[in-house]
Amino acid sequence: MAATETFGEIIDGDVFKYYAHGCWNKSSSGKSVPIINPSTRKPHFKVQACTREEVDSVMESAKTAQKSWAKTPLWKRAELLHKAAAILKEHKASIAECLVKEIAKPAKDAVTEVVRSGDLISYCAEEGVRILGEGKFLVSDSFPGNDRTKYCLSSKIPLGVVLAIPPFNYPVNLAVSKIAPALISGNSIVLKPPTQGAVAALHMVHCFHLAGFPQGLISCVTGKGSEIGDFLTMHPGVNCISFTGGDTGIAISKKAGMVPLQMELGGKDACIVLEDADLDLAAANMVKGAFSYSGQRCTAVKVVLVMESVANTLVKKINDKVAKLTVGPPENDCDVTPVVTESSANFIEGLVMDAKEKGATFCQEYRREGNLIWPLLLDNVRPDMRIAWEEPFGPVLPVIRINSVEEGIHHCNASNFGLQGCVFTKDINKAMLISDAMETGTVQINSAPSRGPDHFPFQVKIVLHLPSCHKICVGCNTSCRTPFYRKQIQRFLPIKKDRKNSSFISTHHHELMTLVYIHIQ
Ligand SMILES: NC(=O)C1=CN([C@@H]2O[C@H](COP(=O)(O)OP(=O)(O)OC[C@H]3O[C@@H](n4cnc5c(N)ncnc54)[C@H](OP(=O)(O)O)[C@@H]3O)[C@@H](O)[C@H]2O)C=CC1
Ligand SMILES: O=C(O)[C@H](O)COP(=O)(O)O
Repeated sequence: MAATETFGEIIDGDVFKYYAHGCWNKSSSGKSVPIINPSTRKPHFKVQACTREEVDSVMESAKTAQKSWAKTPLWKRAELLHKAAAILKEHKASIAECLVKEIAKPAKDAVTEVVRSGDLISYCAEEGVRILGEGKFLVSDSFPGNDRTKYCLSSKIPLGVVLAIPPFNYPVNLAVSKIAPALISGNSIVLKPPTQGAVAALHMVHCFHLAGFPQGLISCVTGKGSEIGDFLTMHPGVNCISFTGGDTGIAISKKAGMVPLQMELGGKDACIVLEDADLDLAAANMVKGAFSYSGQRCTAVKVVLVMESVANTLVKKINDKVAKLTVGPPENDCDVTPVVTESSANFIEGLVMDAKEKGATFCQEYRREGNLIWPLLLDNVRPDMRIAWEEPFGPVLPVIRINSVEEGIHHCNASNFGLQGCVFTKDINKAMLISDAMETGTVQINSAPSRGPDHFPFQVKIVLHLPSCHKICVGCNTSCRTPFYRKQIQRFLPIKKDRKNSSFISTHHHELMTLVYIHIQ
């Protein structure tokens, strides 16, 4: 059991409690939800199955607590966040242990997730005091037909109760990336953690509890998304939903009603490799990008589009590196570990078998034991194969051979998941033109897709990787392509293509605070 002395109060017998009204509680349902260890496929932890009445009560507390929190001085809010960050980092080992057991995250990566989360909390606190400390002053005569007869003062105000729903693959980091910006800007938080990853999230919430946040401001309700999810997302007490995950996000957007939505959904991150690319660099990035955490990252490389003339060489280089990957339990810090659930492994297998039937070239023999799938490179993948379009969220990398750059761009843009993409070439002019043509939230030049560092905007950017390892981030999400505007449009117009450019629905985490303005005249 992961509960050390510090975390003793968060567990009752063998069931972890849920967090509400500033303390740890048992659900009146008397029911629990098992969390299956992906490696052993046996129940490892249990969490409370919260009831609707408990959700109602949490929403009520969150509403009350938010009112006074919004009046708490910014510097005090920041101080508490810094404290929570320090406590979280102090307990990185216990929390990482949960991640290893619940989601089979390799041990080192699990520690990194916690540390990175602590840093992100502190960063949000620091940024928050600056961004929220500023307002705007407008005069009326800058608009045609007006004299200087009106003044407008605007500042940012909180939304109210933010419902945060992160996915299993970063249950701590993608929770704090919602919690910290929401709290610094004066909102309260109701967290519904993913079932796989819930115990790590509860430990993280305890760090906020220990930091001394006011009662009711932060709550964490547990239970299966399929059971309490709709009740939460359609709850009238919710003023904003910040969601990261898969298709569930689309369903939520149709049900949620008139609340701002912050959606980070799937990705079929395409990697275009040109003839002049540094193929060693490309291969190294493909392997890291596609197989780290067994491909269970929204930013994992999910399809390689390589020019035919260099395809054989690139495939060989990738294969040589795949052969060196370690496969096994997360405790041993293996590169490839069991995928999160049996159904996930079955889904991945379905994609692999479809590719086999349709004639893809298997560079390795397909091998699976339980939830553990060995890394697999599929060459000569064609557009009629499911793997060309669907997101395996597993250690399988399809390679499509292309005869022109346009063909690669066309495939990338025809995808429903335009989260990130990358291009490998030594020609910076071509790189910029291709980046511009790729309809993805982010394009990395000469590097695999990735989210971090966590203060970079997560969309509408080009990240240029210089040979000296410097990174340059070009662009930011203040343009009219930002989800802030798109989201407004999506709230009132029919969505034409549900999943097209799903990343554009996503937003830079810190923008949560800029959604509402008040105008005093
Ligand atoms: N764009 C981005 O930034 C990222 C996107 N992702 C995407 O997430 C997916 C993998 O994550 P995964 O956790 O499997 O995604 P899911 O969409 O299955 O689940 C995400 C969260 O939604 C909850 N949930 C399930 N049903 C409902 C419901 N009806 N109402 C409300 N919440 C519900 C889940 O809870 P429970 O676990 O209890 O079912 C979980 O907390 C991939 O598609 C990946 O690309 C992942 C990371 C980042
Ligand atoms: O959840 C994900 O998959 C992430 O947002 C990707 O983050 P990473 O690129 O840092 O792994």
